[in-house]
Amino acid sequence: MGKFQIEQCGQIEGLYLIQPTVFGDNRGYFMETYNYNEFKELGLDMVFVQDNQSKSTKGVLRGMHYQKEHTQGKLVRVISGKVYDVVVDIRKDSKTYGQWYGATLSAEEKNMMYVPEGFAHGFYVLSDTAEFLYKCTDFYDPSSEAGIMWNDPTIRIDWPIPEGETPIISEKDTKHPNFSSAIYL
Ligand SMILES: Cc1cn([C@H]2C[C@H](O)[C@@H](COP(=O)(O)OP(=O)(O)O[C@H]3O[C@@H](C)C(=O)[C@@H](O)[C@H]3O)O2)c(=O)[nH]c1=O
Repeated sequence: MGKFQIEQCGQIEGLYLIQPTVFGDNRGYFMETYNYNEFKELGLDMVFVQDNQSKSTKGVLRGMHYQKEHTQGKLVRVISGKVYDVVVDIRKDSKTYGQWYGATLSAEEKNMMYVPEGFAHGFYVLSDTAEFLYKCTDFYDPSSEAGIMWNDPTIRIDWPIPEGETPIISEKDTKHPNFSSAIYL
């Protein structure tokens, strides 16, 4: 019995929710959050070369990001707070091309998502603050940074944004093209 339970997200091939085994005792808890061999056994044979961490306040939306070259697979999780994590399948030859998938990730649940290469990724912060941690299979490459608008009219992501509120986004994230003119992977 491995230390990670994985479940494919809907029909989307290669996209997984991962639940680590948590060992609790009178001191607190311990868990492995990544293990090369265990992941390989589960069919997730990848090498991570960069770890990222960000902190955001409630109502922040970061996304929908991808790199045109040096595409990144990402193992994402939340170490404080709660977010709604979203991906869009932009793999040209995928059966689920153009479809989005969302899941709530939280520090309390300790759940993670593995987002393979070929997806645009973003998240919306549900808690007062959220710290987001992720491992990437390729390096950050500013020259191939790309994105799709978070509220793209074709993809129609159902973000859990309260009625009448507008998410807090970076200037860069106001300027992404729509899905119809994005560069697909
Ligand atoms: C992503 C990234 C940014 N930076 C720098 C560039 C910039 O000055 C500052 C903030 O960058 P951004 O505004 O792009 O950060 P952010 O909007 O948090 O970008 C991230 O969003 C999530 C949803 C993802 O999926 C990530 O891959 C990444 O695109 O950090 C790096 O040095 N290395 C990196 O890997």
